[in-house]
Amino acid sequence: MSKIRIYTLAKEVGVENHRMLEILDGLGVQYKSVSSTIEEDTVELIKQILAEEGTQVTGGQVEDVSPTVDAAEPGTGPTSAPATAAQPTAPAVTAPPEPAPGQMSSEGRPTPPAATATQVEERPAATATTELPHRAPVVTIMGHVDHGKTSLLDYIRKTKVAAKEAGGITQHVGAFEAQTSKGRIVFIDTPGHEAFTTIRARGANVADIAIIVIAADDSLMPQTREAIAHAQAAKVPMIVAINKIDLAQADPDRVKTDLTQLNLVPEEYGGDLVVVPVSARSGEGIEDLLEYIILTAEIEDLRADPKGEFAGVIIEGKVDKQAGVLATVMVQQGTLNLGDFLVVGEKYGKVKAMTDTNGGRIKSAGPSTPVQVLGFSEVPDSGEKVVAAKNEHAAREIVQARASDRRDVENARVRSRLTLEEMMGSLGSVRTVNLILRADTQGSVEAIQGILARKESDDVKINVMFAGIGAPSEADVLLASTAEATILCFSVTAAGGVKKIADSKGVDIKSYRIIYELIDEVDRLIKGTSEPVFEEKYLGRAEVRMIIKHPRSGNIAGSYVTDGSLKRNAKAKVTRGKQVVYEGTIVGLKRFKDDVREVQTGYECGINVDWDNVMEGDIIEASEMVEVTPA
Ligand SMILES: Nc1nc2c(ncn2[C@@H]2O[C@H](COP(=O)(O)OP(=O)(O)OP(=O)(O)O)[C@@H](O)[C@H]2O)c(=O)[nH]1
Repeated sequence: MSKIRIYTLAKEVGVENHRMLEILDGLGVQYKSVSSTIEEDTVELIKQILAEEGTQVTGGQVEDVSPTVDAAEPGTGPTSAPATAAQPTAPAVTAPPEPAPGQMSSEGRPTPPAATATQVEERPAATATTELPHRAPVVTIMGHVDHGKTSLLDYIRKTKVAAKEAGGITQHVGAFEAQTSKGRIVFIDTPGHEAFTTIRARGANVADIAIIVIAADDSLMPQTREAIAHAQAAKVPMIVAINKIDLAQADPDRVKTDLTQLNLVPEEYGGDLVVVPVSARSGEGIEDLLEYIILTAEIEDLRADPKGEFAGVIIEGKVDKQAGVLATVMVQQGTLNLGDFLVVGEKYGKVKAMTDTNGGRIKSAGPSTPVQVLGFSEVPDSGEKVVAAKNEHAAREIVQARASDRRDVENARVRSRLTLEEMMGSLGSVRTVNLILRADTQGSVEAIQGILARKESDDVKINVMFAGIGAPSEADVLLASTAEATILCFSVTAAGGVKKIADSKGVDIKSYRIIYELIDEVDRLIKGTSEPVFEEKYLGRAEVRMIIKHPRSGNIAGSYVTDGSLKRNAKAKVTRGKQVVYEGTIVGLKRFKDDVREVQTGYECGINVDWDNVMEGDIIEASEMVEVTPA
């Protein structure tokens, strides 16, 4: 025997890939992923270790995994790896990727107040993980518009979702479960990263694996980069699916090369990024993609306790004309049962009916199961966390406690932020610019904070009082009004109600879609003006000495510049005697037959002010608007 791939050996000896990696780590053997090859000597060592473990633990069997545990989630048990011969790239999937270049580090940026810092995503705490049963991976598909996210999901749904039960209603519920020969995979199918970010923005992290779809004929596009940034920020392993490989103009190699520029190196180039070429049209490569998902899940060692305390996340909520409020809940931990009381935010409800994503009625749902729940009184928002309560009384108590906590936090936030320095910053020698920052994604928040940090100087302190994801809230306005802060929004806008309150309190909410326009506003705030101030600056004047009729441009004033200079595009004021008879713009300026930009004192010129009534003897005065910098 010569070299062997790690996952092949794992399969041969019947242990999970992650266990194999543990052993290799213990031996100090270097590898990139489970598809890396290992030497024969190492193989012998591993077999010895496993044999010893076997005698100690299970009396001679080379197996360290309880089969009953894996039976709960077949897909995440010992798995056969994708057939190597058919693989253009080998499966990898290991540690969460490092941030790409360009993503801001946490150093050196203004620190948002602790109580109001941007939320940190979290999963329900799991206990004694290795004892717990495996759970199916939850996958989200992201990518640039038209690169084939929907088509890919449709193909998987069409081929991998069991036929719906008779009488079941198929409808879009934001998630579906695919059955593959290697196990169950749950796909979130709400549109792209919107769902992903809103869910993360609320502090929950529902996806275990992100598939980044990149069209082979288009390569990396802005939303691809965004999607990658989201996955990296969430520290979720990524698999790249190069789609549309059926097209003649498909160039998967270009995609791979482009990825390396983001520091994402495909396995075949020596990195550890899994890249799978697929076609959502022909289905080519999709089996491979699913196998890589299972393999990634296995390495991630996803587990949850079906008997533990229930925890879930809202994937989608809506009002159905007949049924009422319906919400898709992803069970993350524990088991959700018919009749359970659920608390979401400051609302609660009782599970009156539950259907699986196939429309079939169910009575209970374990970890990694998306279920549609009937029983909420109001539509919960996607990303909201769901907990269970023993009974209605307990549910109401949780809600009341949360409402009172929220009020305390809001009050504390306002009080604690109102230090003298923050309120009176401009009176000291160091001026403080108070800002509340709102943006669409964590990535944007961090990028803006990074730029703002570099704007600080000895004279000006930028105090980001709060930085958050999503539209500004009423509480932000309250904070801004008491601390005289400006609310700056990037790619989010305030709701009408919030705007009204801001107007009534004299708080400026400014929204931008381009980061640098937002930064320009900060520059203005640093200079001490909320709006750019322009001043009219006199340039010069000319005397009209004759009128030249021009077939296309109308009347041209043949003039003599008596003072200063005249410039094309400058403002023009025509006076006759003491009266201003016209105000407009110098649209044309000529010296003889040539168009010129400027004419100085003592020269003759032809002036076109785009007005035919100019007369001999008129005075044309030129001026321009210039931005003034406050002293
Ligand atoms: N030839 C070919 N066309 C594809 C493939 N996948 C998707 N398309 C086509 O590409 C177009 C866009 O596909 P969608 O699945 O709607 O792309 P999307 O990423 O979901 O787009 P948005 O939802 O608009 O963001 C459609 O016309 C699809 O038919 C593929 O593998 N091969």
